[in-house]
Amino acid sequence: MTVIDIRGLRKSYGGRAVVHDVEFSVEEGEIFGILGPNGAGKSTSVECLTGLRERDGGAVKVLGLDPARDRQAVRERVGVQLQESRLPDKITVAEAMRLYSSFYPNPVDWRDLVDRLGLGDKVNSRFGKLSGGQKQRLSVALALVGRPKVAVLDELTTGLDPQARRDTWGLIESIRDSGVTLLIVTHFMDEAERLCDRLAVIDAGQTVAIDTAAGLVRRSGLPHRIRFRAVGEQVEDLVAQLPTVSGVERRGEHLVVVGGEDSLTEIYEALHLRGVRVTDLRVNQPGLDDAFVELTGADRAAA
Ligand SMILES: Nc1ncnc2c1ncn2[C@@H]1O[C@H](COP(=O)(O)OP(=O)(O)OP(=O)(O)O)[C@@H](O)[C@H]1O
Repeated sequence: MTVIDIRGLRKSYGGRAVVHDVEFSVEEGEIFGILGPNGAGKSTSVECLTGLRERDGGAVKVLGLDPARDRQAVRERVGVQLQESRLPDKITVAEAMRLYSSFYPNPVDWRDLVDRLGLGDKVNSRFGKLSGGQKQRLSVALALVGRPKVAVLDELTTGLDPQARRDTWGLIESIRDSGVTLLIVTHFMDEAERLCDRLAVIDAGQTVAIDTAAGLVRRSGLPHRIRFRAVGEQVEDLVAQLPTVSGVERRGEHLVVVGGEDSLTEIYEALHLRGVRVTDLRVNQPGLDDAFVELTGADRAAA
């Protein structure tokens, strides 16, 4: 079942179009990621789909509802953790949880939730005294207290230390396992790769690609570099003739090959058939960060 469906989303601020063709759809039970450079329009898109901002155009459906028309119903069903927490410093964890619980018709037991999020011993602490990681976890708790079917988490792990980030990833997976569909905005490629079933890449106000992390890397068409030692006659020519190999260079006893994702298998099989041993093998394959730069032209913009 499709729980979020966005087509041709448009939004301008003061006559400047910052979102002009965002589209993606999210299926029930997915962890769906949104990637994009700063200012690409990710938060604006997310705010339009949660009913926090009014769109100028396009079609948006969340759980079959239109957030512009059915604002209250969307708010009751969609948990939102926004980039910056807007809680006053003096409010305690318990007070914040009680306040947010009162916004929803059927909230979960907030004490259980706070325990699950590792904040059980912080219920009487003031927001201003919590660490960055604790504030993040509280904002996730606030997004989940209304028993949402969909949770939207914007830059969930920004500012967290590596261990806290990993703990948060585990938490997100357990939230998904409890039946919540998750939409995550992130700048972290490792987070996107590890957590997200699929990703939309948004650049300059439009969706430029939707795929799995591996699919985005594949479609970027970036070369794989394979370096190895292979001693034997005509090894170089043999490797150069393989279908997916686009370049071969000899460096002493080593060959450096540029090719596609199947080149390694082709090289290995071809040389093995001729009894040539491949040793000292190193493979440098493109990652999601390379694909991201290629898809968004972030390298061209910086040049
Ligand atoms: N309320 C606003 N009024 C005017 N311009 C805005 C407003 N909110 C955002 N913008 C502008 O719209 C553009 C898109 O902003 P948005 O926050 O949606 O991008 P983003 O992809 O989430 O960026 P980041 O990764 O930096 O959070 C930016 O140029 C931003 O300056």
